[in-house]
Amino acid sequence: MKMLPRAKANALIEALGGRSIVFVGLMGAGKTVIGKQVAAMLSLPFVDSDHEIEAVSRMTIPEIFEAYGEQEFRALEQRVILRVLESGPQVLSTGGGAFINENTRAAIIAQGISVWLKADLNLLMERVSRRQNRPLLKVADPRAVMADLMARRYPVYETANIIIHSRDVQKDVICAEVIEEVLRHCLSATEGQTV
Ligand SMILES: Nc1ncnc2c1ncn2[C@@H]1O[C@H](COP(=O)(O)OP(=O)(O)O)[C@@H](O)[C@H]1O
Ligand SMILES: O=C(O)C1=C[C@@H](OP(=O)(O)O)[C@@H](O)[C@H](O)C1
Ligand SMILES: [Mg+2]
Repeated sequence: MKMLPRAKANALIEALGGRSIVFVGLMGAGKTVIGKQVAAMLSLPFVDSDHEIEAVSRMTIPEIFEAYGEQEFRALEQRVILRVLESGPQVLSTGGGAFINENTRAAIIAQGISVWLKADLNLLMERVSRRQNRPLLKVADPRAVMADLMARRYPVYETANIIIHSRDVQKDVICAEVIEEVLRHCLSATEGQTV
């Protein structure tokens, strides 16, 4: 992991105020691994909403889908994310459907800087094929499901504050781009404000 100069990390944390850096995007885009590394580079706390949901429910994500269904999962996800967002600054990686839920999205917009990790279909499919922990893809044709989710979710992900092209390069490269863009966004967002 490439270290970030302390002064730069501090400048970004100050510019965040109490807000969180929130990763959104489809399954396999890299939200969990990139979020974790960005948090480490900034010495900020890291929360992954799926991990948090698993901890509070003492069940895995597939078990929750199996036992209660997607709707209940979304309600739980919303509760967890709203609570987590109260304690920024931090890095929060969400599950792919979180930003699609209107209430969850409103909270992210109000209390976070949203970063869409955008990747192409081939890369997403290659990455999700490594683990069998995504219930929405436990179907005969997961590629078709992913393509359908792309069509339906992209118009929503597009409303994120920042878009980063997640591609087949080292994580360090993606993390450095995220940090640059978040800093740029925060500084430009404060420009023109009356003090
Ligand atoms: N830039 C990258 N280079 C190499 N592997 C990556 C990169 N980004 C993500 N991955 C891998 O892709 C898989 C999915 O990443 P993950 O963070 O779980 O995605 P998400 O949380 O968006 O579903 C993991 O195996 C992860 O290690
Ligand atoms: O896209 C989705 O609806 C989901 C994405 C998953 O998280 P990742 O995006 O981290 O894989 C997880 O929250 C759940 O399986 C549902
Ligand atoms: Mg994840």
